[in-house]
Amino acid sequence: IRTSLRPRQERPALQKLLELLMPNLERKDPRQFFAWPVTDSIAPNYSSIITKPMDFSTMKQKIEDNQYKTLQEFTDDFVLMCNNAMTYNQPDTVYYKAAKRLLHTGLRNLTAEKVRPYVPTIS
Ligand SMILES: COc1ccc(Br)cc1-c1nc(N)nc2[nH]cnc12
Repeated sequence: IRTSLRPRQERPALQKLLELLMPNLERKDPRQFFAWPVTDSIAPNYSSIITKPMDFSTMKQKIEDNQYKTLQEFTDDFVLMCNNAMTYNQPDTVYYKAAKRLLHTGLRNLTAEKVRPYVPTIS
């Protein structure tokens, strides 16, 4: 039918968008350093140094629980996760380097034109 008559394409809810974005971000962490919470046995004193831990499994749970109301909140957790690794680990470690790379490549995805519409414009 004429496109002008077709009802406006239903925008997927933010939740569906985030579920679509997650695999793209997780693929950037092939060694799965960010798949699960960091434990003190893996990283000594981690829980006393990092006050707000974050990882992909927690982010996925928050998506399922519909806890993200904006793309910015989701992006903030992603940035927090990467910054935690760059806070606890020294710059010459694989973890620091993986986090730095994940942060930059991941942010490019999150700010790409195709997801911008979900960032409410300042009214
Ligand atoms: C879940 O974390 C890990 C899992 C397996 C292995 Br090997 C290392 C980590 C890990 N280790 C350190 N020091 N800092 C991190 N920041 C994010 N991951 C890590």
